[in-house]
Amino acid sequence: MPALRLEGVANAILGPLSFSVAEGESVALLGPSGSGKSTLLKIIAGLLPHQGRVYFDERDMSRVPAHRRGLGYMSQDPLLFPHLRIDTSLRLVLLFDRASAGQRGARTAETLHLCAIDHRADRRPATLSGGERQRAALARALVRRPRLLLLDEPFAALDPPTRRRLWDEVDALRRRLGMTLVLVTHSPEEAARLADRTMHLVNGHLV
Ligand SMILES: Nc1ncnc2c1ncn2[C@@H]1O[C@H](COP(=O)(O)OP(=O)(O)OP(=O)(O)O)[C@@H](O)[C@H]1O
Repeated sequence: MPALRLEGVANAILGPLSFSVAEGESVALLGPSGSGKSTLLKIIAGLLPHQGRVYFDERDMSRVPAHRRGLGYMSQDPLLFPHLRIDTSLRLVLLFDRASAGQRGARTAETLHLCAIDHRADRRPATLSGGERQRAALARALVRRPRLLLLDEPFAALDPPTRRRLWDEVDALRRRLGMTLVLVTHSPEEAARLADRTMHLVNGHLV
């Protein structure tokens, strides 16, 4: 049973697209700027209206709102709650998942450490650098240990050593937890490092 399946998904920019991603598989989405990669990720996340169907584990999610899809999503502009500390943002995700206070604290600390942003836990997003904000947003996408993880150019603002270290961390975590990953990237090296398979989007169509 595929972890993710799209059937005739289309909007003004995309498709119709039909494809499956197996449980635990990692897929990189490549393609020129403006080809619809971010749009496709937003549709899977439940953030854009569309035609066709999106299934998680063969369950039709098309009418399920984003916050009830249980996935991890990091957008291209790493949006974080502007008025909240970074650690509070992560705890809030776990509160939606009804985790206990103890679990919320422990999981938040562990994930901030994993993404090398624990030293900024008490900051608000506006006071972080672009790369720090990206690591904080990645931590927020990972904190619930989602079965399906959607990442939109998650490492673009990082220096090469940090990027390579985070590739290793994310890849290890994904394999350990059996997460399914859809990753948008412009880097063939990143795709080769993190993905089992690549898909190319051109003008809203898979080629
Ligand atoms: N809110 C919007 N309203 C109108 N058009 C939009 C909107 N968002 C995106 N588009 C258009 O949809 C197309 C696909 O955009 P999308 O962001 O999905 O591309 P992308 O492949 O992720 O590009 P990049 O690699 O530059 O991030 C573009 O032509 C863009 O201008």
